[in-house]
Amino acid sequence: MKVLVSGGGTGGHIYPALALIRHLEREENAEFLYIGTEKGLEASIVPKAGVPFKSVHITGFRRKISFENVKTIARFVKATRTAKKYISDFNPDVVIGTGGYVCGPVVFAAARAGIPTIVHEQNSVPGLTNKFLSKYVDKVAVSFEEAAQYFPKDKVVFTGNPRASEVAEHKSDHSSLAALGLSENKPTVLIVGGSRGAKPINEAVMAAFQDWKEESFQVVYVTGEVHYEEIADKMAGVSSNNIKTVSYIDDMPALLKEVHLVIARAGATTLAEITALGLPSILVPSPHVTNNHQFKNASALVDKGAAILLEENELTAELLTASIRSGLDKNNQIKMKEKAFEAGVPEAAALLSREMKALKKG
Ligand SMILES: CC(=O)N[C@H]1[C@@H](OP(=O)(O)OP(=O)(O)OC[C@H]2O[C@@H](n3ccc(=O)[nH]c3=O)[C@H](O)[C@@H]2O)O[C@H](CO)[C@@H](O)[C@@H]1O
Repeated sequence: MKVLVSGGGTGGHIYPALALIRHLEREENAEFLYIGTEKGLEASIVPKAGVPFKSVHITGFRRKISFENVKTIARFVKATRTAKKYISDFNPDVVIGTGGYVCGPVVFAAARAGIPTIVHEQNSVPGLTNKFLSKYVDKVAVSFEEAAQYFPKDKVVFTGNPRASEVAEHKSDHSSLAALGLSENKPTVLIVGGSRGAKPINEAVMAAFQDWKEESFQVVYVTGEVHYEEIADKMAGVSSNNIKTVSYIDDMPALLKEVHLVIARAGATTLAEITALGLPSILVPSPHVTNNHQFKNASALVDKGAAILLEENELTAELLTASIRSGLDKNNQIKMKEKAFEAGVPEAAALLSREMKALKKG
């Protein structure tokens, strides 16, 4: 089977695509082409993963009326033409878009060319691109039941997020904490602000970390690439052997198997990962995303008792430390683990691959 994949901008759209590719590779002799933009994270992550990569130039629409939108329309038309050429050269059996504006022209061009198409929506409230594409594609795969209402009824299928399968199936040698210079026996908290880092979470950690020296827990703190230098400067000279600060984690599935609590934004792919493993979490949704979708993603877990919600505007050092203690509390751990696990969809990759194969045959 020849599969063309498109999606990107941030990790939340890229890792599900790569997880699906790895799953399909194991199932059969498949061939892949990935189309992204030069500027998105996919331009470095995808080639590193050994997947053939091509790019188109496209930007996202602004919600407010602006001249930039006129330029975006022109870019869309040009990117559709470029995508059409890639599609006719590669001749895929099926095309999948995993979100982010890059998949707009790519999936649109494929649908117009009569190739079977599917989009994968990770969030509980869909983004603009997937909503637009849902008119043209054959199927829409959703990861939250709540997302189904926004798409044509006859096209929606529930699959979950394939990154959940990758994380659940990952064979860990339990060496991530040791490689970071941390103990393998202490309660461990991972703090991560999505694939690009989150300033408000970083600020709260900066205000709190000196108080953590006497705590029994240890922390893996991921700042995000763009914030790392500034934070490393601020932390320099403060000795603490129970916090390890890094800019990015390349092998997140391996690390997740060794932590006990995750403090994170409520990006949908992060949530798919932590629920696949039944990991307790404290979620700080970003209020700066389309339709407040991270709050709705988080609520789906918080309402089930699988996670604790911390709103960005109430985030202080004291509350962060208190939430960590509460998240690591034995009884809370047992309850949250069970509920998180119930919300997970570790079979997602197989469900999505089945939909794609059915499209190919149809
Ligand atoms: C600001 C914004 O628009 N964020 C969106 C973006 O978030 P973002 O890209 O941050 O997405 P997620 O939190 O869903 O996923 C992050 C992914 O990056 C990986 N990772 C992260 C940090 C790291 O050091 N190493 C690493 O590998 C995680 O394991 C995960 O696979 O896409 C998500 C999925 O559509 C949306 O829900 C988010 O709202």
